[in-house]
Amino acid sequence: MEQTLSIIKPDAVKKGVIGKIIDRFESNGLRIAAMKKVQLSEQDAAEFYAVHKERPFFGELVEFMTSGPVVVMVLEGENAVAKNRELMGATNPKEAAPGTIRADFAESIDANAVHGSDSLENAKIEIAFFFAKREIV
Ligand SMILES: Nc1ncnc2c1ncn2[C@@H]1O[C@H](COP(=O)(O)OP(=O)(O)OP(=O)(O)O)[C@@H](O)[C@H]1O
Repeated sequence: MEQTLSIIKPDAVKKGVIGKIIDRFESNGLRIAAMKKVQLSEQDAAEFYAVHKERPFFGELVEFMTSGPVVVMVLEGENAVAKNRELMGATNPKEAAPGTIRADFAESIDANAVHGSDSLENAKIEIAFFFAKREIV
């Protein structure tokens, strides 16, 4: 079964909507195969988002992702990568379709509530970044 990585970002954790976001996944056929709450260091965030190193918002992104704890999960289900992206909605919450996680819980393009792997290949890399094999059950 396909797996993808999801992160509930610091803005959503601070708002107290962890449970509401997890409910979207579980109600839509995505099972939680692994989960933990972590405080990312600057080094963690920079390494995780290394693909965005040259983007103008990289510094802000690292600062934001380390501004408080995050909840990291492995979601499993049919077409999990695409399904999760669909449930999340567009990167900019103002452009996110009604009923998506970002439309309902995100404030802005930087504080946008959730991250989801954008391809199966990246999902594998991102899952291995956070979880040991024995933690995924
Ligand atoms: N213009 C911007 N200003 C500030 N932050 C941005 C901007 N564009 C993107 N970001 C941040 O960088 C993250 C990664 O950007 P990307 O374009 O890969 O979006 P995404 O794939 O929808 O998001 P994610 O990788 O978090 O799932 C976004 O989720 C957002 O938090």
